[in-house]
Amino acid sequence: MGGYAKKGILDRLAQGPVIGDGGFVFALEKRGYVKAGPWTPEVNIEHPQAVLQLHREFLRAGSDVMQAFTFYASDDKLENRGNEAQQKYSGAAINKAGCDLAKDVASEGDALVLGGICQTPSYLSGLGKDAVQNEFRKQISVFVENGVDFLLCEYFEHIEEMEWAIEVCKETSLPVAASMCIGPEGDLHNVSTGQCAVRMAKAGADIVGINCHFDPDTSLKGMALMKVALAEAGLKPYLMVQPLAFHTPDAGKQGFIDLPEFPFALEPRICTRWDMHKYARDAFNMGVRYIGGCCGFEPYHIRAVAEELAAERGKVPRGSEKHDPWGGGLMMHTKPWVRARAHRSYWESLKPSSGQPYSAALSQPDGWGVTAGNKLLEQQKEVTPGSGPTTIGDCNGSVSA
Ligand SMILES: N[C@@H](CCSCCCCC(=O)O)C(=O)O
Ligand SMILES: [Zn+2]
Repeated sequence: MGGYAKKGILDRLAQGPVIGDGGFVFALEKRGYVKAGPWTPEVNIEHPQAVLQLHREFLRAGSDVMQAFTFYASDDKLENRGNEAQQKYSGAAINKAGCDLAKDVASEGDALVLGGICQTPSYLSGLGKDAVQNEFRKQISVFVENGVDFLLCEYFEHIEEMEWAIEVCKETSLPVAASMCIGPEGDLHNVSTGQCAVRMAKAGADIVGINCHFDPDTSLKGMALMKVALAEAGLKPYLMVQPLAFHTPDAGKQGFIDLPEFPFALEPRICTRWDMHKYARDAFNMGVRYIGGCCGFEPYHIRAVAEELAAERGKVPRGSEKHDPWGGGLMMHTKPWVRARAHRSYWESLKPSSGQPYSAALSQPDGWGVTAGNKLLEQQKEVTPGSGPTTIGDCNGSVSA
């Protein structure tokens, strides 16, 4: 529309809650378009319709932000441990395609477009600040060329690398959001959760918080620590949180990737839409104003966040056309006992069973305790020796670290 100026992220946060989108790598992996392991977004080029559809589902569910699918799209990651995406398509093309797809769908609603960067193999390999910032700069330049509305540094587990990322983002004039994949125990170099928030804000981030690795409850415990530390430091960035949609009370410091169920047997841990009502309300009451999701978050989870905050936002998402509040649509069911469940008190008080009689309630996380600088994490182009099975029939492959 001529002369129509989309309201920017900071103006929107000043007026009330902004709803993020959900977990692209997990959702597209389940749909057969992203490979677990590398988790890289070459699908933007290989199957753009799949990415468009997922963006559209999140827009319909109430997302105010279309995050370009650029996660793990740094050149070094796209050629790490046998990945051919860099050589086949190039990081620049994958990032640009991600921006184009996000912009296409954002224009179908009043959504903003976000360009995101994340942790790099170069950092884990100890290549140093210049090499790491060079990887970030290549992605950020594509985002600026393609007119994204703001930038996100997400999924960092070392505050040092996060600060380097924010520094590169601040070379632009765009608002910067920053979220660490940490819980209440702090980052992997033992910097406290609160101090990570202070350092993100001092590095220049306008919005700071937590994403991934932990469930809503644990993530909000981390956010509470961030809020206190920021207040003590006299800093007032906006707060953001985008947790997992998996229950992880048994996760250690590294979060869900240390759980034995990661990544292919997390289904019993999936949060219900009703869990997301509680999450959204708790986050809003804590003063968090950017409320979204990460791995495991499907559009119906985001719709629940949007429905819980409908009064604050003055609207319900279009996806609520097919979802009366709190299950009210069940009044149209043929069976009376199902109709009897068409109300809030039933779903809010239900403690759903897992249906897995031989499953433990909790697992014992792996605890390899390795992080940046350890040889096991170093980047390499070659496929990891002793790799797993390469065909369905060959399932006896033994994998070395
Ligand atoms: N914005 C991203 C966040 C992905 S967080 C990825 C967690 C798994 C990473 C790994 O196992 O290396 C997304 O929407 O998928
Ligand atoms: Zn995630």
